[in-house]
Amino acid sequence: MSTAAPLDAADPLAHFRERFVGAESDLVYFDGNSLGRPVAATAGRLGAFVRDDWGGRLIRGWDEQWMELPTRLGDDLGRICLGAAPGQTAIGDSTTVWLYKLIRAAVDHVVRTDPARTEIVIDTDNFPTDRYVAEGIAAERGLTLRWIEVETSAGVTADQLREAVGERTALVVLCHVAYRAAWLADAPELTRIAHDAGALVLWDLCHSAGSVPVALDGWDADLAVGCTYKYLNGGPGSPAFGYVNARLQADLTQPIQGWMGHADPFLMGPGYAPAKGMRRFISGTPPILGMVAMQSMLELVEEAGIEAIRAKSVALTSYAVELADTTLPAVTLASPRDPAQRGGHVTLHHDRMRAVTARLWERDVIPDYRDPGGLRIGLSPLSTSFDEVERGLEAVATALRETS
Ligand SMILES: Cc1ncc(COP(=O)(O)O)c(C=O)c1O
Ligand SMILES: Nc1ccccc1C(=O)C[C@H](N)C(=O)O
Repeated sequence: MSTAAPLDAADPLAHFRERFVGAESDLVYFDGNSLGRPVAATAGRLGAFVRDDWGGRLIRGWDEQWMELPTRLGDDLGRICLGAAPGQTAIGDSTTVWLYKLIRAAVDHVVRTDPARTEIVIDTDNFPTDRYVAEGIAAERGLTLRWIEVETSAGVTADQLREAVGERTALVVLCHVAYRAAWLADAPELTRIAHDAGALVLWDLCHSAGSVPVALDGWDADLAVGCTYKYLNGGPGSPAFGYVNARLQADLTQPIQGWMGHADPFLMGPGYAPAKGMRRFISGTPPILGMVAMQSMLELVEEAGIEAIRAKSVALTSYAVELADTTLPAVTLASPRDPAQRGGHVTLHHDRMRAVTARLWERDVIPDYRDPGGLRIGLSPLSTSFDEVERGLEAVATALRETS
């Protein structure tokens, strides 16, 4: 007998599912944490953009609305998902490029004021691009990386961070939700520890934006980055966001000083002078077309409310854990059991999960696989039903049996 049906019947957000493309099919989608489904309204919105905004307004569109879109949409994202007051968030570039710009800006500023601060603290299980960018900047600026060793099923604890930071720390780079295990960091506490040591902190919010409530201003975070193609459903390669706390903006010099971050881009003058506020962190022409789809999702997130989305996310991941416990005895949970310490996905470990994932994809059950042995079940709260979780985990049990 289905245990999902009563959960779907009682779910106050269940009706949002029909507002996504493909939700009516039998496909089980467990990868909204890599690429969210399109919102149904997006097709019409893209068509209208091509016809009316781009096709109708042509170059006038820049003056009329596109120049301001990166910061206007950034403010919307800040209000709806990030706990960020206006003027601190902008959209554009990729997460990787934002990481480069903000890490460089931060370490250059700290080293200018205190040359003894020559270390960037980062954990071994941080997302590859974060580690690679930090490594490159350390080489470029003659800095050292101080690594916090983290198990692939865990995240950075307060004690570990306390031990790693000190008088030499310039910047701490952390993920709010770990991409492998979904470990949810205690962001206010870790931010406080970094600040007590005199360091700045940058939060990567890729796996939390749109799924787990974030309070950047409340945490007193310094910097943050994140992508919009996961829980913000902006589409493949949609532009990322960057956040710089207002108290720091005037002190930071970003390394890719292009004309769109200039105080007066159309002056086209001989030298660079940064714009005031968040605008100075923009480099080149903003990817306007790439910002269309995420607007549909931001409207849904605002309508549902991020706290209600988190409540459903906790219910979905708890249900997946319960089903794994009862129906998959050979599998171990690689994510925290306590939902308060878990983000929006669940990772199940078994040595055969790579083969299991390949078999599931052939059957229209789409999780993803992350080494070592992790089947990642991403549960995008507004587009995933409990029934989908139940059918998906039944398919995992079958695939595990078949691959034995
Ligand atoms: C935590 C984290 N940081 C960064 C990225 C990727 O950055 P980019 O969008 O630049 O590929 C991802 C996912 O792709 C991620 O999960
Ligand atoms: N951007 C992508 C492009 C292709 C395939 C996956 C991704 C992901 O986003 C992976 C994700 N960041 C992860 O946590 O593994």
